[in-house]
Amino acid sequence: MSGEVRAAGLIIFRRATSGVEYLLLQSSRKEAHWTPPKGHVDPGENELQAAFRETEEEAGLHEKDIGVIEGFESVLKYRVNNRPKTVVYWAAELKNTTASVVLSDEHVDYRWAGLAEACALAAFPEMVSSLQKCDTFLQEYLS
Ligand SMILES: Nc1ncnc2c1ncn2[C@@H]1O[C@H](COP(=O)(O)OP(=O)(O)OP(=O)(O)OP(=O)(O)OC[C@H]2O[C@@H](n3cnc4c(N)ncnc43)[C@H](O)[C@@H]2O)[C@@H](O)[C@H]1O
Repeated sequence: MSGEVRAAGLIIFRRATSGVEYLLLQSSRKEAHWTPPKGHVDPGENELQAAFRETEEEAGLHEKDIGVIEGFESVLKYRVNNRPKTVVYWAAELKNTTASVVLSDEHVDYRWAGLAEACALAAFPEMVSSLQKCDTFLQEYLS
């Protein structure tokens, strides 16, 4: 049996007047699904390094523009091409509010979305659950 695929990403949020907004990217693949920035862990790097690298590659946001929030981590498990895939997400705040999202050719669109819209876009139950848990955590953290 093939091994597990490891990936990592950041649930990036910003504070808006209407509340917390989450960054979601729409894949340029045929199914055009929406996820936070994330991607495969390369040989020699750890999950957090992969999450920062993928965020810069996919959204143009550098590590210095964002701050990982201690205390929140969410692990998703699903199957892709019949191989188990694990994606670990951390929550990270956009600190540099002048930084712009710049997409690579892996994505066709992005959205800063409140929780309800983010969950509707994310669609996959585990991703929805991660966003909801993150939002609950941030309500306490930001109060
Ligand atoms: N848009 C693009 N066009 C062309 N090449 C691209 C590409 N994006 C990445 N690549 C290439 O693919 C390789 C890996 O890219 P990476 O960028 O390193 O990895 P990834 O985001 O984890 O890839 P992917 O988009 O396939 O993952 P996801 O799990 O969301 O999706 C994999 C499958 O799982 C499904 N899925 C996603 N989230 C799920 C969930 N929570 N539950 C169940 N299924 C889910 C998706 O619908 C999809 O069918 C690289 O070679 C890269 O160049």
